[in-house]
Amino acid sequence: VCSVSRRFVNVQDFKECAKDNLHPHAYKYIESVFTRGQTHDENIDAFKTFRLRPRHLRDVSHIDTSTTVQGQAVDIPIGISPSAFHKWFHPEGVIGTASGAAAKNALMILSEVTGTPLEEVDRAVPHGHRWMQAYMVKPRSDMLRHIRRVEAAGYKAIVLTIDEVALRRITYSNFEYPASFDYVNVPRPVIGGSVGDVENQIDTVTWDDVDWLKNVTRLPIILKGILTPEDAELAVRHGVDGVYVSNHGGRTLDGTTATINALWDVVRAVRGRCEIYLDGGIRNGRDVYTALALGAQAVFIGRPAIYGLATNGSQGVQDVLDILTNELESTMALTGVTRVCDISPSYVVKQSYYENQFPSNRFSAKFFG
Ligand SMILES: Cc1cc2nc3c(=O)[nH]c(=O)nc-3n(C[C@H](O)[C@H](O)[C@H](O)COP(=O)(O)O)c2cc1C
Ligand SMILES: CCCCCCC(=O)C(=O)O
Repeated sequence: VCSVSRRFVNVQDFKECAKDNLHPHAYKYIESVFTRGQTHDENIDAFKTFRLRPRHLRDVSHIDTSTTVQGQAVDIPIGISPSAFHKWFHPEGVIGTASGAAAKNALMILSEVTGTPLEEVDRAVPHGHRWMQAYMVKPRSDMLRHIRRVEAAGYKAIVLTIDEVALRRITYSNFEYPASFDYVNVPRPVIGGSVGDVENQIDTVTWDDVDWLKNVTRLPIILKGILTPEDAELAVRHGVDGVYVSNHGGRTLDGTTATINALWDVVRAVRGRCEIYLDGGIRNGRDVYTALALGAQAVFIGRPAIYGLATNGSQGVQDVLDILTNELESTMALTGVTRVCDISPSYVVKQSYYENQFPSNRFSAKFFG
């Protein structure tokens, strides 16, 4: 079992500790990907194809990582993606994750597939910024009752997951879900149920449902799982408040592009008409910086937050956020940017840009060879 007294310097350290601490089934579930896992790997690797363009000789003695998300002030542009079964990873469960996020004044999205009632999370961590993730459930009367519950508990936005249509991806990797779990935050709660009890509730979701949601609640609606400029344009036309670029960490459809590669097209389609967020493959502060430079208002972390939780509960989540924040601050200072809103596309470029600048091999052989 991993010792929390050892020194943790990056997200990978937390991943290794989480692996040591967790039951193999739980770790396998966290790491699971759809089919070959190409999208999962590319989410991480694509960040490495960008290069920074530092600007020097500026006063960077004070770095400010604060920003706003849907009008809420947060200290860092890094939030926690919704993820399921936190009680399986640490006894503190989602309350640990929520208090780790709140300690950093960061945003957390609570997954519907969690074992602590959403009201209890709010009572235990009243000062946290929280949005609620939701799947579309039919009949709509059940969905409406659920939305009212989320509103009453003070959640500040609904994040509709759109990339798990009728859970068509259930055949991904051979892991096992917990045999019995209290699914207390789904529209039709099930105590001591199996995952099938939840899968049965999740319906296919259409633009018509998005219109319906926009009509029945004043909470901002954010669509999680957008990957194309076409859907981003439609999202804006349907009045959504946020477009969340995500491929579910490569756990749903394998073969889509990395989220960081999809971001720029989405940003150009949205043209500032709503906020854009991104998750998938963020493993250090430079990745955060790259996504912000390309137009994300904030980024979210899925597995890294779970590694923190599994390592040391709430403190582990806070530590992961601290490491990412320190790395972001250093990247900002060393590229000459002091505020999050000033991180612009001019600070990043694809590595291929530099390769294209060089003379051809024949030319270089002649002159430098
Ligand atoms: C263990 C696990 C459980 C997840 N559960 C949910 C969920 O309940 N709802 C959801 O919308 N996304 C879920 N996701 C996807 C994350 O919200 C997020 O999109 C993804 O993890 C981001 O990629 P990253 O892990 O590389 O940061 C889950 C991801 C993981 C790893
Ligand atoms: C319907 C229960 C399945 C939980 C799925 C959680 C999830 O999205 C994941 O990626 O895992």
